[in-house]
Amino acid sequence: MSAILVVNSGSSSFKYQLIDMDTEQMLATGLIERIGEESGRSVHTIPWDAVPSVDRSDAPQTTERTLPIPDHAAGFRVMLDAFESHGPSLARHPLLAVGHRVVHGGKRFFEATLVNNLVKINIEELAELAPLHNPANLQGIEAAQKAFPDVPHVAVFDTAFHATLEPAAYSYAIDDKLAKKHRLRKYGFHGTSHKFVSEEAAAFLGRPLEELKQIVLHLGNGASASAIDGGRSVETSMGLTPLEGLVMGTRSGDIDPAVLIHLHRRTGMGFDDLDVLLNRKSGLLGMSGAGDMRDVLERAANGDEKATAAFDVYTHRLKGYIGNYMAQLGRVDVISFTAGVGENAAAVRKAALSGLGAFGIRLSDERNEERSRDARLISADDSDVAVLVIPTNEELEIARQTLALL
Ligand SMILES: Nc1ncnc2c1ncn2[C@@H]1O[C@H](COP(=O)(O)OP(=O)(O)O)[C@@H](O)[C@H]1O
Ligand SMILES: CC(=O)OP(=O)(O)O
Ligand SMILES: [Mg+2]
Repeated sequence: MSAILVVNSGSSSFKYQLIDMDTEQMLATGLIERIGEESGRSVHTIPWDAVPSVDRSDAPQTTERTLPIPDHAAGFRVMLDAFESHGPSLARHPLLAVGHRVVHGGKRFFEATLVNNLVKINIEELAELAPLHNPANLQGIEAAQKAFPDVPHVAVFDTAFHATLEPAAYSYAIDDKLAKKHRLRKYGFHGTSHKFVSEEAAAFLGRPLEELKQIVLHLGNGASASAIDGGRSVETSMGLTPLEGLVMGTRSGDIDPAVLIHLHRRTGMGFDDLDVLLNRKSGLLGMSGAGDMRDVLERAANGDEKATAAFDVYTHRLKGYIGNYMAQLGRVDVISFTAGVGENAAAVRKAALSGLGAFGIRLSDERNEERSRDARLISADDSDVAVLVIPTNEELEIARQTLALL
């Protein structure tokens, strides 16, 4: 058997999956979080269907540990310990490669790339444009290279899928020379997810990808929308950095840039303060005090007005992007919701699509409220547009692209 380990590093956490590439069966998945805090946490899960039935009685499905995890290298050791103590044994599943999610590939990387020193320098340079993400991605790569020095490491970029945007979609209406000199343009992110989900949606509908006009709404901690025509990304809501577009957990999304100038002049806030304000203290968190959509929904249900306002801004913005992308595509066949909020928050889906009957979009309340981990249709039978919930699997897509490169 030949397995690929996929690593998705965040600023204070990382997620991993071990995937058997003969069957695409996930053999283990885990999360190492609160890296650098007083106490960190690790969760290691082996799905039942990956355990031979004779071993099931003594194979604990999920194991959790609480311990200080000072940095990503320490986190890596915690992951290796989990494989050693709870399986599956990495000796029995020798690694073909390690696939890494890297958020910003700039204009250098439009496809999966074998990691070498030059690639690492480029990823580091691009950290300027993705300060929450690229440094963590690089730490993950270095820790993994130390642990697995003899296997190839492959970087799969969030920006790659959006390389098909036309100039009219990716250009900012600013001084052309400045834009060229500083490579200022829309790059777009979550591409691995937008690609995976759009392909799953076509498969779910049993229709060729080439003939579908799709809108994909990736609503996680970071959130982005994309318009996909025949499998090619033609518009997306994130920009030069993962700050533009939709309202997110802690990021503002779209805002009049003059707000920054005004705040600077009025309060003396500097650029670092403004960066922190927009990337870490805005969005749902800034508006309501809670950055997690579950908390926002709970507070709103208990009559908290700020939480209700945050929910309204979030879903109003989302609806605006849906309308925008319907116009850009000229028609839409399928709208897919994905990631933590998109897959789980029925209230968000309902609010974002409310009142769109005249455009052929009709949700079935009953289907929308159903709880399931599977891909499913949530539009009504008389809806012209198919509305789907499609669980994303960035790790599997990264593993596929890693394998394809080898
Ligand atoms: N049952 C749920 N209802 C509403 N929101 C949820 C639910 N489960 C998870 N979420 C939201 O999903 C978001 C995280 O999504 P996820 O895709 O895991 O993010 P990321 O991969 O960017 O860390 C959080 O804001 C969380 O509140
Ligand atoms: C690009 C981005 O915003 O990623 P995430 O949603 O993982 O923060
Ligand atoms: Mg995510």
